[in-house]
Formats: sequence, C-alpha cells, structure tokens
Amino acid sequence: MRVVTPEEMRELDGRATREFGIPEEILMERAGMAVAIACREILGAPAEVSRHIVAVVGGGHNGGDALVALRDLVSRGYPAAIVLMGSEKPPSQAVSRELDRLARMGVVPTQGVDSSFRHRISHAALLVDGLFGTGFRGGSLSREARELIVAMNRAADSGIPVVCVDIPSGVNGTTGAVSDVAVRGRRTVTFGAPKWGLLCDPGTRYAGDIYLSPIGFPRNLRDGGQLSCLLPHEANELLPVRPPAVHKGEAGHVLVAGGSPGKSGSVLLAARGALRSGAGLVTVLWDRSFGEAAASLPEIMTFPVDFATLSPREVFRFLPRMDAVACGPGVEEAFGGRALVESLLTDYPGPLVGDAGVFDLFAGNPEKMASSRRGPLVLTPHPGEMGRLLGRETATIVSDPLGSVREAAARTGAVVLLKGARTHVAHPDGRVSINLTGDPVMAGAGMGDVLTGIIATFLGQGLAPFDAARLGAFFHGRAGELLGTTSTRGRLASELADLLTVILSPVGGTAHQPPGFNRSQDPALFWPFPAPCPPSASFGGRQ
Ligand SMILES: NC(=O)C1=CN([C@@H]2O[C@H](COP(=O)(O)OP(=O)(O)OC[C@H]3O[C@@H](n4cnc5c(N)ncnc54)[C@H](O)[C@@H]3O)[C@@H](O)[C@H]2O)[C@H](O)CC1
Ligand SMILES: [K+]
Repeated sequence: MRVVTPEEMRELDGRATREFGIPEEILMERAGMAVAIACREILGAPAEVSRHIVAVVGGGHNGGDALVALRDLVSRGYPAAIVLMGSEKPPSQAVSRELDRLARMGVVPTQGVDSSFRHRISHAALLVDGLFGTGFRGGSLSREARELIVAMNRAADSGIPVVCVDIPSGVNGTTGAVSDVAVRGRRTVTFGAPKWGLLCDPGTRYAGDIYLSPIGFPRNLRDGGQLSCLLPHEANELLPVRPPAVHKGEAGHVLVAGGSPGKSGSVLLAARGALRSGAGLVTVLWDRSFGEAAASLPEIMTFPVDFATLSPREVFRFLPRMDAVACGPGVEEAFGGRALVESLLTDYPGPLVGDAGVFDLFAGNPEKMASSRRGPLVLTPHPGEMGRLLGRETATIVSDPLGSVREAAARTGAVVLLKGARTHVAHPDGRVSINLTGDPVMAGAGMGDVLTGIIATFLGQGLAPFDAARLGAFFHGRAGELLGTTSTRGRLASELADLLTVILSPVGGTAHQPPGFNRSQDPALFWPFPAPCPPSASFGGRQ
C-alpha cells in the first residue's frame, strides 16, 4: 500500500480538487465522519455517555476535521465541548465555519489554556485530538500547545480514551520524530493514505490502533509514489504459489555460506530459516573446524570444506545447481571465509542475499560492491553494519533510517534491508517499503540469520530481490508476533524459524494471521491496519 509524506498528501489533496472536482469541504466532512465512527465505537450509545466528548483543536484543517466529528456526535445526542487553542494567526476558514455551525447547535468553545481547560480535559468521556495534523512542522511547541498535550496525556493515563485526527499532535508526519511532547492516542484515524511518520518510530508508538479511511480519494490518485508498506493481503498475494504436484527440486535449492569457529550456529539458523520457509533443498558449506553441530539439523546437506585453503573452483563446480545463495552469516573478519564470501559475491551470477561478513568486506566503500556484483543482490545490515558500510556513526543511521537505506541502495546497486523495530527495505531506484510486523521478543541472538535464510528461499523461488526482502521481513515479523503472544523474552531464533511453517501455511485461504489487527465494525469506512509494533524491538548483534 502506498504511504505518503505530508507534502505528497497535500499534493493529492490539491489534485482531488483540481482533477476530480472534489472540494476540500467534502474531504473534511468525510474525514470528520470517519473520526466520529471511531469515537462511537469506543463510547457506545449516547444514552450511556454522561460526560462530555471534548475536541481539543488548533486553527488548521486538522482542527476542522475534529469539529466536523464533534458536529456529527452532537447531532446524535452526545454531550460535547471544545477547547480551542489560541494562536497568533486567526483560525482557518474551515475552522471558523465549523465553529459557527457548532455554536448554532449550542456548543461554544473555551479559548485555550484558561482556568477551566484542565478540568474539562480531565473529566471528559473521550478526547478528540485535533491540534496539529500534517501541517505540523516539528520543532519546539508553543507553551499553550505543550500544556494542552500534557493535559491530554494525563487524561489518557487516567484511562480517558483519546482519538487522534490523522496523526497524534506533536508527531512529525515526515519522519515520525517527536521533538518535544506528543499526544498518546488510543486510536488514530488517518485519511487518504497512511503518513510515513505515522508508521515510523517513535511516532507510531503514540498512535495506538491505526485506522485508515479513504475519504473518497479516487483510487488512481492513491497509486504510485515511492513509499509503501506491505499489508497482509498483499503479502499473501506475493507469496510464491506451491503447485499441487511440486517436488523438492522445484521449490528452490539454497546454498548457505558463512560461519567461523564458534559461530557455526549462524549458518545453521540461516539454513533452518530457509527450510522452514519452504526451500526444497538446503546445502551448507561446512568448514571442518565447525565440528559435528550440523547433525542437529539432519535435513540439510553439508559440503565439507576447509575455508582457509578452499579454491573457488571447488565451490563453483556445483553452484549452477543452486537457485540462491545466503552468504556471510557468522563470518569473522580474520577467518578464511572472507575469501569465499568475496568470490561468491563477485562470481556467482544467481540471486544472493548478503549479511554480516559481507559488510566488513566493503566497509566504507559501498561502490565497490556495486562494481563487483553481477547478479541480483539483497543486503541485510543492522544499523551498526550499515554505519560501517557507509562509513558513518550508528547513531546517524538510526536518526535517519529512510535517508540511510536509500543512500545505501543507491551506492551499492543492491536492495538493502535495514533491520530494526521498523525494518526499511530500499530499492536502488528510490522505492522504500516499511515493515509493520514484529515483536520485541525478536530482540535476540540469531534472529537476523533466520531472516537471511527466509529471503534466500524467496529469491530461490523466483521472487525479485525487492519483493523477496520485504516479504521476508513481513513473515519473519509475523512469526515473531506469534512467538510474542505467549512470551515477552527468552525465545530462540530456532523457535521463530519453526513457527514460519504455521505463518506461511494457508488457513482458510489466507496465510495465518495472529491477533493484532484492528477490526472496525464498519468495514466500508475503515481499512484494517496492523497494530503498531510494541516499543524498542531491535535485532541482536554488534550495533
Ligand atoms: N487528504 C487529507 O488527508 C485531508 C486532510 N485534512 C486535514 O488537514 C490536516 C492538515 O491541515 P493543515 O491546515 O495543513 O495543518 P494542521 O491542521 O496540521 O495545522 C498546522 C498548524 O500548526 C502550525 N504549526 C506548524 N508547526 C508548528 C509548531 N511547531 N508549533 C506551533 N504551530 C505549528 C501551522 O502553521 C498550522 O497553522 C490534515 O492533517 C488532516 O487532518 C483535510 O481535512 C482534508 C483532507
Ligand atoms: K492530530
């Protein structure tokens, strides 16, 4: 699904009016109605609500949407009140119009931070957050805006539901950054297309359950763009089909090359990820120093070698039989596996997914990777590895994941998957997909190795690198969510791998979906959206 920046949303807004004759007022009416439905679903019937629904509004269109919602709720008999933020600028025409309509219905605003605002907010039945939307530019807040947001959060802490209009106020819609304070919503209703900042950390953690309402934007307006996320039905559609008469030779043969003394588990986990995601055959290049550990995974075939003296010709003899290569997990710089990794990257013309050891090989010189590699390539760095690849501090990567992953893809010529609680997948042509699945239980050893194996399987089954990477991230995260339903910590990467078979097997026609999806009782208005990822999941390894 397309995801937009606030700038792109404004452009779409303008085009809806210019090209389709849909005026702003209609869009605002639809947006307000969607918010009203979200409020009614939480509140129940008006007869059950004795305290006020309070709309906390700014002077922009976000405030206008909140007032339209309030008008609908008032017309149905809910008690309502308005807290209007004062500003140097007069309220927009739309806000003045809606205030006038509400005044005629008997609802008059109190202005900003007067003596009664805290009481009103803390005694509300529900709060509608319409202070700032996509017009919020970030940076410092006015004293008044800050006080209103803090009061709303206190109310939220005491159990009062907060419904955010479009995006929680204080969250930057372009980056997801929160520079000061932001509203902590129970639910956010976003319009037209999800905003990038609403799906990114940390903004996404303020949103609560996210609902999307199309509000009448023509479908072809919502197509295109470079930013996207993968929704469950899209992931299911991308999943390679398994014909009834398929045999193992047609389900992809994956070669896993990597490991070093003390890190042979990495290759086994990648192999397990490949097998559990449906690879027909998996062969592991097994250095003799790794010992007997391979016996723990009897389904794999091992090709015993000595990395230190291995000649590329020995390996390349059987490479034509492989459909994809997973290369680099567990490779230590000092170990002979480096030469192997280098020659696979350079000489293997089929699809290859590169992890761990691969980045050290090209540290500070991503262009060398672009010139060395002939075949399709997916790279799967965590922020530390990405930093070494681009010659930057890890903190720089973490503070700008979108810019970093785009730059890495452009400079390496590869599809780059930057791991994190919100994994980003970038194509060299500028497209970026954000992954919305995952769970903090995945912050542990070996989880990334399993992901490498999954992506290799999808590559070996014929998916394009961008699709293999975003689909791999999606199902890896889904398996993590399933693990997370029974534990918060201490689960093993091999356990996650073993759950892949459940996640990837159709149940009732679609791949299994664990709980965590928002369902509205009004499917015509809301598109279900994956629940936000719980805080602070990150991948193990040197960051
Ligand atoms: N297609 C849609 O998605 C539609 C969205 N709508 C709603 O419109 C808002 C965007 O409205 P806009 O008037 O452009 O901006 P805001 O309401 O977000 O108001 C911003 C307001 O705040 C000022 N400001 C910006 N940064 C700061 C700051 N750091 N401190 C203080 N003040 C700041 C800025 O100058 C503006 O005055 C969108 O989110 C939707 O809710 C439409 O209703 C229809 C379609
Ligand atoms: K808002």
